[in-house]
Amino acid sequence: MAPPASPPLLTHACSSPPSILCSTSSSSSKSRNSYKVLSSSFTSLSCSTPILFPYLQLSHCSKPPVLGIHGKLNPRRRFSLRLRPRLRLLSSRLKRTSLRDLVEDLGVALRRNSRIITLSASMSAVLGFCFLFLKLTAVPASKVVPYSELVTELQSGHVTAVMFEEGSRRIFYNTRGDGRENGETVVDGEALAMEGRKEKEKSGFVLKWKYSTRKIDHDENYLLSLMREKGVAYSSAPQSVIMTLRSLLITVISLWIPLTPLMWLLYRQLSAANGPAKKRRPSNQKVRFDDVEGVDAAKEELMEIVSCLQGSINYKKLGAKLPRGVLLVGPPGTGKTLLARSVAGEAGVPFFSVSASEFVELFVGRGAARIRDLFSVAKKCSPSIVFIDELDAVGGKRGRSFNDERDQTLNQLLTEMDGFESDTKVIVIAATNRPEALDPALCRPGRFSRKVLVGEPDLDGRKRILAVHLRGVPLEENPEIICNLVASLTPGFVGADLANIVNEAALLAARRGGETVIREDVMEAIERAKFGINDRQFTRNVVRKGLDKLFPWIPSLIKRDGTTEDGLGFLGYQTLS
Ligand SMILES: Nc1ncnc2c1ncn2[C@@H]1O[C@H](COP(=O)(O)OP(=O)(O)OP(=O)(O)O)[C@@H](O)[C@H]1O
Repeated sequence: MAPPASPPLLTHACSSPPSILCSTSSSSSKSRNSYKVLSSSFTSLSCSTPILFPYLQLSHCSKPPVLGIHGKLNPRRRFSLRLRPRLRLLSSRLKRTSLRDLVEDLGVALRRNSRIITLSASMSAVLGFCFLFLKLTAVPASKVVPYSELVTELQSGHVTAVMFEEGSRRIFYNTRGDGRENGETVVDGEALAMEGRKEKEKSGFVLKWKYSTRKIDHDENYLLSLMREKGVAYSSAPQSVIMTLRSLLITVISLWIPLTPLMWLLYRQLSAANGPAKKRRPSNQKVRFDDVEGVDAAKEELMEIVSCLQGSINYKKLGAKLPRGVLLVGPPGTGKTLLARSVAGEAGVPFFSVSASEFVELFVGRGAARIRDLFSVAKKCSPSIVFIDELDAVGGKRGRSFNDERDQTLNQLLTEMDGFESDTKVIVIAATNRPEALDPALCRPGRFSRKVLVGEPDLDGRKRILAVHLRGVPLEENPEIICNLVASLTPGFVGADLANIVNEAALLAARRGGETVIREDVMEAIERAKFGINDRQFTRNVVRKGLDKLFPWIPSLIKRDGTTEDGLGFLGYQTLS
């Protein structure tokens, strides 16, 4: 017999690397075909320069290579648990961590989660106690039989004693043959009790009644007459206290276990609303009027309120009242929130800032309770300012939907704003982008009587807003020149957009590794703000440049006006001009 040929060494004679055919098709026939091509191409390879595929390990492999996912060649993977390196890693980790560290970590974790641990421990204790109680009071249950069997046994005279359980429909009974299995003749309840005692010795419990069945309505008279006729001893007894407790416990547990997730959700909702972490605390604002620019009219209106709060305008002398609410209306990003903050910062009073969506709750009455809570704290800290952002979330017209909770929240807000006494210095500032969606009751005099429009800034406004945001940014050029340049290029931009441009320019400069922000950074930031990131403008020039690179012979065919020698456009279309 010829000796077996040694497996061919995988070599390659061509200058280019061997192309491995991949089959991405899921069809088995296709992958089988590609597998054939692969194996044939691999076996037929023979060349002078060997190219070894260490990752394939094919040179010593007599078996065909295995196709993996996407038809790529994979090494044949041997299943191994790699236990040795894993154990080595585990032992090295165990060596690094000392027992003391472990104990300390455990202590920290216990301290951190003390509430959860206490709760789980008490829950486990209660459940354990219930389980123990059920286990201790468990008695072997009587065999449940149909009612007809009781009647048959009575008629045949086998029944020795019957007991009616009070307060339930159950009937227990014993029959004459019950004791015969043990070689005794049990003829009555007492004998059966004796047998029960024996069983107790065996199992620890007394089985007093062997059979039980459910009573059938309106059949009691027949049953009683049958028992009297056959001379059967019958009685009635209340359910034992332990059994009553047992059934009560089982009912409670079987009800509460499915209800626990719901109760947990409810608890979380309520605790989120009432928890001490959520208690309102005023914040001290550092924003000043100097930080808000381009909204002069709105600023003036609010400055007056600040003067009233500080007492520099004696409005009471002329019988005037402090406005209770100021509604800031305007497009997004124009600085409404910033203005409200600056009012608090200037007046130096506690500032309570909330978003109206915080009052949107799942449970009816929770949103109203939160409003009540907020205003009671604000009144305690008076003089103070309450700022409600996005007022339309709760201040929408009432009766438009079936959302009773939202209507109740709004009613509470209206009541709270009415309830300020004339000398309570609590001012409610609200902001909205959709004043038309608000309930008319909110905007009536006495509530949000003052409506301040915070509009888009004009050229001068944009310059001043830019100056505010460029304050802390190192610029290569004069900030004024940059402000003028950017403001002229950004008509329709609001304060938030301008703040974003400045920030983007600084980020671009940082990416470049520059020390200062240069004009190019600012221009690119404007481009990004206007057209988005990487949004290249496909102008005619850009297209032409791209085509020039790809097809250098095209320009010779195209005239300056973009038409070809034969009057066609450079892509072969006839131009209409
Ligand atoms: N007039 C402005 N002067 C200076 N900075 C401004 C001005 N307007 C907006 N900004 C900048 O834009 C950011 C966002 O503004 P703000 O949150 O006050 O807008 P808004 O009108 O309340 O928007 P929204 O209606 O979406 O809540 C501010 O933190 C500030 O940096």
